[in-house]
Amino acid sequence: MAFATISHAYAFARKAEVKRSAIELHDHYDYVIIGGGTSGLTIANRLTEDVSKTVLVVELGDFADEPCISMPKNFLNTLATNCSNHAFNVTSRPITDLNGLVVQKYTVGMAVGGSSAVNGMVFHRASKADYNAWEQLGNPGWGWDGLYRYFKKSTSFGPPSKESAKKYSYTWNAGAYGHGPIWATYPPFQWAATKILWDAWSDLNITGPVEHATGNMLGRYWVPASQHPINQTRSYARYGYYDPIKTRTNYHLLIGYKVEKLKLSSDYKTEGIIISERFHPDQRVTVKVIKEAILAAGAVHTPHILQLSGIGPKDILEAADIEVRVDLPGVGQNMQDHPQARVACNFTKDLWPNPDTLASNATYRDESQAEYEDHKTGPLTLSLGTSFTFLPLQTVYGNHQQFVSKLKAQSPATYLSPNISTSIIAGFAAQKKVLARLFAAQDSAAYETPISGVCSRSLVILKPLSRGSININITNPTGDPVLDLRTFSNPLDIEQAVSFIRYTRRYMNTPTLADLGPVETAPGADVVDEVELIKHVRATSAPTSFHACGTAAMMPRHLGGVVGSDLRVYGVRGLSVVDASIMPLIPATHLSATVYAVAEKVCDILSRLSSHLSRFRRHSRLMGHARLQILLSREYYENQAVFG
Ligand SMILES: Cc1cc2nc3c(=O)[nH]c(=O)nc-3n(C[C@H](O)[C@H](O)[C@H](O)COP(=O)(O)OP(=O)(O)OC[C@H]3O[C@@H](n4cnc5c(N)ncnc54)[C@H](O)[C@@H]3O)c2cc1C
Repeated sequence: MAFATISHAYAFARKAEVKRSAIELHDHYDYVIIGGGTSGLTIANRLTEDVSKTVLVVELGDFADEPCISMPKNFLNTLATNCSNHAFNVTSRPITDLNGLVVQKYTVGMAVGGSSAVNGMVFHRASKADYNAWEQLGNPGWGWDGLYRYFKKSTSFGPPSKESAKKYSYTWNAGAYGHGPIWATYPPFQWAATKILWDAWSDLNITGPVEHATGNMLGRYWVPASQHPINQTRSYARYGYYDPIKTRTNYHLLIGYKVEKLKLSSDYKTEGIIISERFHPDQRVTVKVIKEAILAAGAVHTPHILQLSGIGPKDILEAADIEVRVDLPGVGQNMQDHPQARVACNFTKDLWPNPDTLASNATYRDESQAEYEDHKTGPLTLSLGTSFTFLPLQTVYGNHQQFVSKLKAQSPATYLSPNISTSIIAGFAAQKKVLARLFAAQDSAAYETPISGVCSRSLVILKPLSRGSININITNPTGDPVLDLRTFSNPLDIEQAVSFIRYTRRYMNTPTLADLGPVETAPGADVVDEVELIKHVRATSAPTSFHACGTAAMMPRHLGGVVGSDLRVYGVRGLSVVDASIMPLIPATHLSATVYAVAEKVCDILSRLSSHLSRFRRHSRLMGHARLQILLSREYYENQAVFG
């Protein structure tokens, strides 16, 4: 008996091994997921719960086991040094409105777990109003009420220790979380100045909710990290959604392979995917798809794969000599990210320890490392940051009504790329209306700044009006995509940035903050003139918070949408997009929690549709009735139309 159990387990484990060569694959799978990142691993986990479904995930990257991935503090190292092999570093086109800045490394994750393996671990949700905006753009079911249960389903809350909770006055409502794979917690460490930085907001009458994750997220408050509450390591798609279920025999994960493009039949069904080995790109293999190919390659690479497959803006595809299968102008357009304006300053009376201590004092760094290894406490447990202030425009900008009037008066095409399709212009017109409402209201944030123990401030523009794009390089289609961020191409974004600087100065001049003696070094407290501030914004702002999204937007097709609200690509059968590309409007948040929730929701949609179809198929077989077959296909398309 013991022998039987062991040999069974052995066979099981062998079958479930991760695949490193296409030779080990089946000829076909029910579902093929392109990209084993944040959304891809979420979907794969849920789909493989049904043992009758076979699922293949194809991921270009590898497992990321280094401490620079797992240790919370290592965010910046991840970008800079030995972990950079777990990221794509796409170079942008020069950004005209940022004085021609070229982003050399626009980072997105390339690992099992994707960007959730390299991100800053800020685990945050936007306000109800931000998600309701998605619904208002023609996506029934995608408002806050349609998403909240999936936010819960993807997360668990692990309370901090009693001592930490008391020491830092952490607050939370565990009811906003569920029993899901990704942990949210608070670390057992904060920098010394954080309390003063936090209290100074009260001088401006800014307080905050006990818990932000219930849809009311305005004010200043604690934000959990996606971090394990006991071992204080990164909690991400690989650890949460892959590792615990990797032995499922209906689940294959192929790593080190690139999905080059999709194979469509003459009647627009997704028949397969064409893959090649990362380091031997000339050896191509086709894997057949029975039910659905699911694009989860992220907002930079999903539109690239679609365009390489002949699905995208006709003019770009023709210029690149790619056969146009579906003219879908929205693919790769509508790109959004959160730019950051900056105010640099120093504390003349800084407290010890502070982030600079870690950077400059080798003894402190060594002690911190030992403390982390031995006790899982100390500064290395603190990720990018766990407290923030999020405010609506009307709190920050005295002139917000005038701002809204200017936005309404803008002709939608004026600041979009020249020669963009009319459907994209119509889509932006619809977005503008929704955004004008959000800017005028008090329940949606426009401004974000971290409270991270340092004086210098990043001021995040949460509702950018500029739109970028990601397209194939027409002279080298299979090379890196062309990333045109177009940051600040809409002058109202610069106006927001300037108003944010002016408001932040009020914060830096609060009586409470005076205890730390802040001195502004750039642009410098004496720079108050609008023209000078604009110059500063153009010279020093960052175009990204690494929050790429919107490039295969969920919107009606006549508004430049790429997927309907069932996340299926228009004009093709058996093809969905489930990653950050689908967000029609960037929400006022760090994106990962939303990406998990979206992916969880899609699984429900896919399962409902699949069981619907099986029911009809069963009936039609039983009755042998040709008319039912017709009904079956009509039902399928009507569903697409209803959702889309
Ligand atoms: C540096 C950085 C910091 C961030 N900080 C935060 C933060 O603090 N908090 C937060 O909430 N969010 C943050 N984000 C954003 C968030 O992590 C992402 O929006 C989210 O993880 C994106 O998930 P995704 O599924 O869309 O794509 P990803 O998770 O990026 O997954 C895409 C996967 O597809 C793979 N892939 C791409 N092309 C191919 C191909 N052709 N063939 C096979 N595989 C392919 C990639 O290797 C990758 O693994 C950050 C992102 C980055 C990059």
